[in-house]
Amino acid sequence: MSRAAERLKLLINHLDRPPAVITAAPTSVQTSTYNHPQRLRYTFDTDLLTPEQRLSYEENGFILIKNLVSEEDIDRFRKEFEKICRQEVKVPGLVVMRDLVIAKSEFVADQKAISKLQDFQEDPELFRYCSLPQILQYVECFTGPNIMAMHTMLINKPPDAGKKTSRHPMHQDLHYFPFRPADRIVCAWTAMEKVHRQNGCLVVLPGTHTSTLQEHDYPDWEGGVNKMYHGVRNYDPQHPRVHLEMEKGDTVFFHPLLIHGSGMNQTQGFRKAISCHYASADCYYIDVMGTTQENIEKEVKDIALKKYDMDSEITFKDTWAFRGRLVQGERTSL
Ligand SMILES: CC(C)CC(=O)SCCNC(=O)CCNC(=O)[C@H](O)C(C)(C)COP(=O)(O)OP(=O)(O)OC[C@H]1O[C@@H](n2cnc3c(N)ncnc32)[C@H](O)[C@@H]1OP(=O)(O)O
Ligand SMILES: Nc1ncnc2c1ncn2[C@@H]1O[C@H](COP(=O)(O)OP(=O)(O)OP(=O)(O)O)[C@@H](O)[C@H]1O
Ligand SMILES: O=C(O)CCC(=O)C(=O)O
Ligand SMILES: [Fe+2]
Ligand SMILES: [Mg+2]
Repeated sequence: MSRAAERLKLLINHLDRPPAVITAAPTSVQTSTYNHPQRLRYTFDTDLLTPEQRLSYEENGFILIKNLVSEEDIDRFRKEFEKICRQEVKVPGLVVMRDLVIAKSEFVADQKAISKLQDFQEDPELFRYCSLPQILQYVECFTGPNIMAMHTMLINKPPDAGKKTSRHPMHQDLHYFPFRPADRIVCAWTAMEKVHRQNGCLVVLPGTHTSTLQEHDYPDWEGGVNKMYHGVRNYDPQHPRVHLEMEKGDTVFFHPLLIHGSGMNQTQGFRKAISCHYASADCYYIDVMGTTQENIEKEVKDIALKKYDMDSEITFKDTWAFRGRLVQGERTSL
């Protein structure tokens, strides 16, 4: 047994909790390439994570790696974002979101009006983020070797206009995804500048990744809620929270069932982050009919019908299969 494996065994024996339940998955999804002790359900041993880091992800559902993306790379992403805002480049399939307050006002939209870009997989410069080797090395610990980049975002959280619409309600990202298993999906989220409580850093509820997918809906907020910003319906404000304050280049990897959100941006600056949701290419699509995800499926379909100008045959699954891009290994299923 290697030193790391020995250390891991020791640490596991000191945990005062029952072993995690291993959920059954189709055999195609079980990855036997790595050392995968039965008690560790969420991570693989690729010789990258220390035993402590693995156990921390197993218990908390997230892991923060400091200084993972270089200043140069982040400055390049920022420049590309600004070009997109100035409409100097046109990116097929890109979704440009404006904050509710701006979208519904007379305010003449300039580049500062953009609160989020989604689906930048056709922009080579931004998509470079999703293929950074140091990110993929970590991603592999959660997904295994065949890796798809399924969902991309650059979030430009605006200064709050006074209605608290810059908040992102507490949610589980899995609500948006019609593929499984959840444990083979991970989000990488990199701070493009210092993020802290004042400008609306991520807020996570540690350990909630061990729960199931909850019902989501629009929270009942006085100032309104941005399109598709669903929140966990019975959000418990008493659950212990962690505010993830991060420096430029720091990256958090988190499980798609981890309940998280972000607070109001109370500064005058735009808080920027870039992120990608990865999944094992061995994952499989599910039909969400009759599940709690039916409400989001309907909203996505309505928007996709307009965006792609296609007939009503488009499925929730199709909207994901179009956008997914292989970044490592083989495109086996998704
Ligand atoms: C894990 C991950 C997926 C979690 C998340 O990211 S949760 C958030 C997911 N968000 C999304 O997928 C993006 C959703 N947004 C979009 O697709 C777009 O921004 C749209 C809402 C369709 C707006 O597109 P756009 O090209 O700006 O179209 P229009 O200017 O013609 O606006 C169409 C109608 O939408 C309204 N609108 C635009 N932005 C927002 C907003 N932020 N909140 C609420 N309503 C909004 C706009 O006022 C207009 O409404 P009407 O004038 O038709 O009543
Ligand atoms: N009723 C609610 N339902 C769902 N999510 C909520 C609700 N109220 C607050 N949140 C979420 O809780 C998180 C923290 O929000 P908020 O900015 O209010 O507090 P904070 O940043 O933790 O504390 P403070 O602003 O006092 O420093 C955000 O993700 C926010 O969207
Ligand atoms: O950057 C943020 O505010 C978090 C966004 C988020 O959690 C999401 O879009 O799923
Ligand atoms: Fe999220
Ligand atoms: Mg706050």
